[in-house]
Amino acid sequence: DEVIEFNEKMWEKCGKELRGDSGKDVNLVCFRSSEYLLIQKIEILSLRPFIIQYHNMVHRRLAKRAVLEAEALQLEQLRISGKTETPEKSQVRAANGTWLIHTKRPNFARMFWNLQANIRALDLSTAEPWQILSYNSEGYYAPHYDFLNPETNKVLVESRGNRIATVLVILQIAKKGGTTVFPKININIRPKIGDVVVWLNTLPDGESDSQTLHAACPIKEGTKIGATLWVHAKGQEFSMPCALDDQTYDTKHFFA
Ligand SMILES: O=C(O)CCC(=O)C(=O)O
Ligand SMILES: [Fe+2]
Repeated sequence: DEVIEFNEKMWEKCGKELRGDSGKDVNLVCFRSSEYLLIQKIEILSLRPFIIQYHNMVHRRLAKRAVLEAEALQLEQLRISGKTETPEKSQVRAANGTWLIHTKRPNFARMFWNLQANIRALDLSTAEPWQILSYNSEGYYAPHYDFLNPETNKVLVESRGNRIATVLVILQIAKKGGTTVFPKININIRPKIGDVVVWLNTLPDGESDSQTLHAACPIKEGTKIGATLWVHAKGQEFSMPCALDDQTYDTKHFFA
């Protein structure tokens, strides 16, 4: 959750629609889920780092119910920085948020189990609690990496491994702004309600992937609400083995 290299230039890509590899050398992939007989549209946005967007994975109605549940929780103002004095100028994050145990509330629990049933590549029980974030007008999440610094998070990283993957569920979208941008690899995603974006933060050797720098772009109008699961490395060895080249993961279980 480290923030680095913050500069205004990084926001320049927020206004654009940038789609990474998708539409170039990688095509949209569709498959029919055998469990629910739903057409699931899956979009690979980047191969290295691996970024995948599951369209409409969470039913709209469930997303709306989860929003109500989130609003009933006390969302404290999250400004984890301490780097600047005024909230307006926080270099890190101007959003309200809270942690929530995976299955503590019925709709978040339902969402958790749906995600687990659909994303076989990850054992979501290894994730930290839900991190619910609500961004009002002018809110944002400055460019950062999700992987932890092993020096400052020794106990967590040694026992559970680093944050190998991020699972971001979009529960509500801003009217304007609020895209998720990866400035180093020219990807700017404007997901819809119920979309789930997943990416891998670390390389197979456990090293952090510096290309995964990302941010929530400033909200121009409306409120964006997302819920994140930061999935830890220990427990993913069999569902997501390293590929034979040892440089990438075998990601087939993200599709079936
Ligand atoms: O809300 C977003 O678009 C990004 C959230 C994020 O970076 C995170 O939860 O780690
Ligand atoms: Fe993040």
